[in-house]
Amino acid sequence: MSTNAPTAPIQACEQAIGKTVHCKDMTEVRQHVDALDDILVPLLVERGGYMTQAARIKATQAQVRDEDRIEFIVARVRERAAQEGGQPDVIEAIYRSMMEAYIAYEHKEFDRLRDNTRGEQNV
Ligand SMILES: O=C(O)C(=O)C[C@]1(C(=O)O)C=C[C@@H](O)C=C1
Repeated sequence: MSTNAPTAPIQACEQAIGKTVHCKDMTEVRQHVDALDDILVPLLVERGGYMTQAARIKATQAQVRDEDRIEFIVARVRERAAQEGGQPDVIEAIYRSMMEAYIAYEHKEFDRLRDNTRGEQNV
């Protein structure tokens, strides 16, 4: 390693909270929020695709909700939020709400994938 290599400050710069820019008005705030939503929504759609995969792989509707996995994810994303300089409680609330929506979707996908009467494409 070079003797001039920077060390500690890099970690702080890479935190997500450090990427938030100072805004002069609400128009600017909302432009940034819209731009981030354009990144978030495709990722959420992609995540939703794995609910379809899970619905195909799981054997029963009772397996759709998995409390141990939910608590594992919550603990993990709380830790990630803290690492990024965010608010673990906010991220936990978002994730719990999001996972409830995905669980409802996974239940629907479970039924859809086993309903051969509609002629829809399965996955
Ligand atoms: O990991 C699973 O078993 C999933 O079906 C995915 C997922 C999630 O949203 O991440 C959804 C439902 C389960 O309760 C747990 C987690």
